[in-house]
Amino acid sequence: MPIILENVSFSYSRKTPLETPALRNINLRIEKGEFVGILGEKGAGKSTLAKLFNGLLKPETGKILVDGLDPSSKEAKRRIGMVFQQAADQLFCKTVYQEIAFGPLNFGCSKKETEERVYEAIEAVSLDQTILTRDPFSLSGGEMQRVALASALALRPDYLVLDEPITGLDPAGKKEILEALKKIKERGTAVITVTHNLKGFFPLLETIVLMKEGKIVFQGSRESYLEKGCIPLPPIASMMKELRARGLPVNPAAFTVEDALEEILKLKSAFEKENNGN
Ligand SMILES: Nc1ncnc2c1ncn2[C@@H]1O[C@H](COP(=O)(O)OP(=O)(O)OP(=O)(O)O)[C@@H](O)[C@H]1O
Repeated sequence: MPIILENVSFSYSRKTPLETPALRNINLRIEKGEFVGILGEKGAGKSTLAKLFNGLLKPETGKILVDGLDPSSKEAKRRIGMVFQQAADQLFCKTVYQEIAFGPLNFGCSKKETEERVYEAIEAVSLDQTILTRDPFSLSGGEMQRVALASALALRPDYLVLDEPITGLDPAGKKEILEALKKIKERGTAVITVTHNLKGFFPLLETIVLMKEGKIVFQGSRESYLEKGCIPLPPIASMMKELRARGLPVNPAAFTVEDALEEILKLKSAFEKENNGN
């Protein structure tokens, strides 16, 4: 079953002079196993939407169901793992083992079952077992983020909701997280991520939700996002769009370096043929 949002609206500081509408009339359906990117400018409502998925915020109007359950129920919270941008804020135990074991123990798993889940989770994010005895605060940014991911995975969630999971990491840290997420999605967990980093995430996204001023202005496949010329675009797709605008017949749906190279080489060979013919 999916996550369903029907006519959801949300305002901060409701019924006060500081009332700020953040989401207006959101309708959205996220299927199990999807890789979804929530895109949009600053203040568009992306983080607010992410916080509604697991009951951190409650809709002012409308309805949210997680596999048919209220998002603030205990079972829905188990099904939706959340990881925020600042992983350090989510970590609070003395060792990485305790950190990852916290969720399963809290949900009533036995010591043996918890241990199995801890090992399964660190394997899913490609961390070595030697990390388990370390203090989480002695880790690099990328390692901390993977421990936060592993902690969420130890509950064997069906959906993983991430808010800017690679912002602030160095290139190696970004690569580690992106690889871990690819593996997690391949195992059948839906990954729903708020991101500005299209260079890193775009190749992984299957579905895109584009937000503007608290509303969803596009939702659909990556291909239709590119066809419709939505913005923001990843750098390569931006370049292809610019080349087309200048009259070069390149494919606007190309967004990887390899595809762009192929398109440009095609142009080169067509140009050479034309020149040889003259
Ligand atoms: N705690 C809060 N109290 C009051 N207003 C808030 C709060 N958090 C967000 N807002 C406002 O709600 C609106 C949506 O914010 P939100 O953080 O969801 O946007 P966003 O798309 O995630 O932006 P960013 O990319 O900057 O994180 C904005 O107008 C923002 O100023």
